Amino acid sequence: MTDQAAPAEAAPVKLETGSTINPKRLQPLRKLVPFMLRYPWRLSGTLLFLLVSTIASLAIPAMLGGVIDQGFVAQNLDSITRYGWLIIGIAAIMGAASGARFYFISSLGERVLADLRQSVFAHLLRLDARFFDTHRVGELTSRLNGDVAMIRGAVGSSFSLALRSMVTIIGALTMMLLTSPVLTIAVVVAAPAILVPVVTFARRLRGMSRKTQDALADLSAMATEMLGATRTVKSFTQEKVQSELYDRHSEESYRAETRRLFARAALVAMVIFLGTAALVGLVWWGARSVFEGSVTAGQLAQFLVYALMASGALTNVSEVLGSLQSVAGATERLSEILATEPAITDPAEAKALPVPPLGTVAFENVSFSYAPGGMDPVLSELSFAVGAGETVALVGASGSGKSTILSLLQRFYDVNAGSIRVDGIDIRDVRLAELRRRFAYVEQEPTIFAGTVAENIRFGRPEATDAEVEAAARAALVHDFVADLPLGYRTVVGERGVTLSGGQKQRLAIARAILKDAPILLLDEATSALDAQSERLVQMALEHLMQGRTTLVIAHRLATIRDADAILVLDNGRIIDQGTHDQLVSKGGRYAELARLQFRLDDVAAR
Ligand SMILES: Nc1ncnc2c1ncn2[C@@H]1O[C@H](COP(=O)(O)OP(=O)(O)OP(=O)(O)O)[C@@H](O)[C@H]1O
Repeated sequence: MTDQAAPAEAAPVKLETGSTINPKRLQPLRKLVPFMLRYPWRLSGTLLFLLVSTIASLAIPAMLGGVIDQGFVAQNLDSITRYGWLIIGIAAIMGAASGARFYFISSLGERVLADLRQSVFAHLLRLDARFFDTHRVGELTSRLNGDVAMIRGAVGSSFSLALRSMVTIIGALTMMLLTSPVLTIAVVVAAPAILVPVVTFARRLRGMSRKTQDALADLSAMATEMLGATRTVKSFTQEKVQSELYDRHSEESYRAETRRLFARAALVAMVIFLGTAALVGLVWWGARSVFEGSVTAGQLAQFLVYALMASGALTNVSEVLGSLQSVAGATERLSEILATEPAITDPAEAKALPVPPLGTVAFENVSFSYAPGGMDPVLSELSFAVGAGETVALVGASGSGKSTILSLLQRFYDVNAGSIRVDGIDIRDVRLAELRRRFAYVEQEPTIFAGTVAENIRFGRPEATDAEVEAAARAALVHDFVADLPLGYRTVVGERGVTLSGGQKQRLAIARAILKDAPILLLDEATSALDAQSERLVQMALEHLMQGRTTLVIAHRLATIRDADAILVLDNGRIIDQGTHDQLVSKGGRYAELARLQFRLDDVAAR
């Protein structure tokens, strides 16, 4: 195929509001079509009622022409009565069809919105850790809310209005042509005389409107930042300076807005003047045609109404196409998410993990890098094995790769080389859900969800009974504390609920892990110091949790280290030493130094 044979690029269509509509930029809207096609009834209802209501609205001016010619001019009251009834009948059809169209399109919009929101959310949750490493959560939630809401507006109103206006324009122009071809040509030739100045002016207005919006965004960004840091502002006694700065921004925004308002007022004046002048011209031209006998008075009246309908619809289309363009942007962003495939998926042919579980873990020559292509390896040829029921502690300086080991084990990322086995099976051969069911993960800073205490404990096992929840809470030593809360296990915690202390959060997370009852425990001990009482409670809760389970723990507590069957000392993604605490201490070297710094050995020795 030669270049010339390629389809020519559609030229941008310029519209009277001054926006430049490039049809290519509206293409992403096509992605919404499959969502709409899922509901063929609502879609066909919308199209049917759209057609009926538009045809009915186009019929009324023709009736009006009849009333004038056959009623007023012919002085025939019967004819006026007949037309009157006809118009009432058409109005009834138009009303019913418009109502039905509104209902069908709005409910279709809501349906598409809900489906889209649900599929984007479900899809986001399926995406792998690497995706979340490279996308800001704020941006994703704004897509989920803002972009989806924008699309709702499109399907529910903009789409409908654009469609209705386009059908109206075609219908009204056809009726104009049928009524008087000469007057129609006159209108089409004269239209640019009004459109060109309005378009030029409106485009300038649009530029100004963007400026005022930017000024407003600056203002609100500044307010958000300062109000979020009132303590810092007060502490540095910056109240006056900052409010003066705010005033300056605010004044700028005010001035930009006034300039825009002035221009808008001028535009309105221009539109009113040019529009009325054009109408007068049209009436004059029309009246001449009536006197000449080329059209009747009724036809002129009917023509004028069609011309008004067409110009109204043209204005609507231009406005709506502008907003559809931003909707196309929103659709594109959402379809990007939907098109992103998770890199970590279930194997095509999954192997089953042994039942009952053994609880063994083995890393064999594992190398891993967060960067693409194995650059800057975080783990290098790492090998170790954890036997059933053993506790292995991972220690090492910050950034040595301890958390990465726990992430790889849960297959949040895939290794670059080597393999990881759980119960003797390579984790890449196991279904993700089955693999992850084998682990109970207690994070360093556990996530407490906005919900009740019971819901938080049940997170990994929603079907657990109240008695099981309570038993887990007792084992994690949170029961007494929960019992003192105003609504017990039904007390709402987390965001906008009761605030929990660090130790309480950890024990709640331990209760959650106990209830999950997984054979392998992955523990990232908190580094933040708890008070002695809280620390003791957490320690006891952990002992309950670790009983009979294989445990891999990123250790920050001396007690954990002492009780571990083996300690792996990591440095720069390699195991530089391993053994029990006593063995490693007596050896001296890196571990002894690390232990002294990290586990407050001196404190303990001094006690
Ligand atoms: N999601 C990520 N994307 C890119 N690099 C990461 C990511 N997570 C960790 N790293 C890098 O990998 C290295 C190892 O990090 P890791 O969190 O495993 O260390 P750590 O030993 O657990 O440290 P800490 O004790 O401070 O938690 C660090 O250099 C860190 O910057």
